[in-house]
Amino acid sequence: MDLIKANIRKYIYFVALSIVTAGGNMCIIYIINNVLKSYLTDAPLPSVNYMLLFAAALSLSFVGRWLVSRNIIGFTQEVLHRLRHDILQMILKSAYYPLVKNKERIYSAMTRDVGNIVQSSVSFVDVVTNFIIVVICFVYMALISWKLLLCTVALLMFTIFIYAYSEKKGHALFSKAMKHDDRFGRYLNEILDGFKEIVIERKKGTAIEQKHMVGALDASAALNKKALVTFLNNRVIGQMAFYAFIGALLLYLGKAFSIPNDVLVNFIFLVLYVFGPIETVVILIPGFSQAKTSLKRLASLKNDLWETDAGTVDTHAPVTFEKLELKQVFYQYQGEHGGERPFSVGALDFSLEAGKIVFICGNNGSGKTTFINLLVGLFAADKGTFYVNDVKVEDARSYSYRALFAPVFSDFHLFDECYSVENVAQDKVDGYIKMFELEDKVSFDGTRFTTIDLSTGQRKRLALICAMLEKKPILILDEFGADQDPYFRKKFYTVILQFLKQEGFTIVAITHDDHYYSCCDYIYKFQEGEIELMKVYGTAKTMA
Ligand SMILES: Nc1ncnc2c1ncn2[C@@H]1O[C@H](COP(=O)(O)OP(=O)(O)OP(=O)(O)O)[C@@H](O)[C@H]1O
Repeated sequence: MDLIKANIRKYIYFVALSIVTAGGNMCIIYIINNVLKSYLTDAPLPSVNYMLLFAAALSLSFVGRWLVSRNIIGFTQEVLHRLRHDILQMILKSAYYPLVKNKERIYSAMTRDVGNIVQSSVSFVDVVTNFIIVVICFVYMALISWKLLLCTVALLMFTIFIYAYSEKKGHALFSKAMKHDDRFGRYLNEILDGFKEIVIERKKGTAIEQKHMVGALDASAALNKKALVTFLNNRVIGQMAFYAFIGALLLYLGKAFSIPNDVLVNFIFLVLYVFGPIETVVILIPGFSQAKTSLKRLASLKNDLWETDAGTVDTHAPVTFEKLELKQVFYQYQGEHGGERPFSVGALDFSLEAGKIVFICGNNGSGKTTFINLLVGLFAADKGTFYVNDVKVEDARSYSYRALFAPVFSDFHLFDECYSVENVAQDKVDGYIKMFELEDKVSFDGTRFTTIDLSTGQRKRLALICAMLEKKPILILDEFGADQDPYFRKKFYTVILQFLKQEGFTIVAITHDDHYYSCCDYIYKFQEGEIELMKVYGTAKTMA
């Protein structure tokens, strides 16, 4: 409905053009009928230049149809563009967790739902155009013989009833098939994501195929077949009913109502003509319910993506960073996992002073990454308070809070361009590249690195360079050393971290490298979601 409201002027224009087209069509029918009547009654043709009239009506119909079609093509592309752009905006402004949770819904929104909506906006104009033609035809038919028109309307009611009944059945089957298609899509993604492993051991692919995909494909094909047969039956029944009606007109109704032959021929000609537009209207109308479902799905997706991040986007990043404190912060994952209570961290207290290097260690699964996600504002804390420079943070997922951090996650993504980096001094980047020992591999051309086709460890080094170039006060490093060779790992802990500190960065790094624990100021340990200060090293110790 929003789509119709927002484009009401365009729809009115399309409808006006449709009336012109329908008018042209009706003129053609009127001329043919008049000429037919003259032939059938041996009456002389009225003294009108029918060739000229016919050409004019044809031109009117052609120009109207051409304009409607051309405008609809433009309009649908506009709608498609706008819907995709809106979804993209939704994604870009979404909070992290809802986005991760709704990834599959986003894919189907971008493809299936957008497609349904665009299709039905075309159908809307088609339905209106054809409906106008049907109404004008009916008026014309009433003028020829209202009795025969009543018979036609009765037949129409009957066929619409059959159509409506089985369309509902057909669409229910289509919806069921869609669920199996979704299941197929999910496992197709699994195959594409894990293709390296599958190439090594093809049995894995075959097992996924046999266990999940063949069944989904079979079920989807069977349901689609059933639905399509239902629709086909509908059309055949509708066509048969109309042909039967024409037979009845010719053989019975004409005589029963004492309709003259020429009137009967004119009427039959109109019935034959109006059948197409009626079929179009009846076939297209059910598509609106699909579009309505898609619109509802988009609205609910929008709601879910905006749910936790609404109104938190601002542009005022703190100018200086002195201190960050978390007090009694608690977070618990949603939903049960294998019947277990969901994992939680906290309630924890943590403080971070500017210019310090803080390590976080702990066993696998103890909560380090969860804590980092909380710290940088990706996860919303259930309880607790954040303070920056002793000022309470109203929303730890606000842009200004998140702008404190430049992270290199353990599952980092290296963009092909340093997008949020501005005014970079070339010699500074060259220096960084040299320090990270990548000078033989890449160079920086002002906005992007010449290549990102590097080894995992090298890509991670580039990701850290990008993070440094962002000039955010706090660098977050999740197991940076894990992908580095022993030589560079040593350099990272003993040289690069100290360099970063001198450059003014504050560093929070998750690490398992116990050899290098002493390269930090503070080391915290995680254990089953609880954090404790393990040791104070270096400058922090001397100050303490
Ligand atoms: N999306 C999730 N939903 C529910 N529970 C989760 C989710 N992700 C992680 N967990 C739970 O949180 C616990 C802590 O995970 P986290 O990634 O924080 O551990 P970690 O200390 O960083 O481990 P590692 O050293 O292996 O990276 C895990 O044991 C897991 O049970």
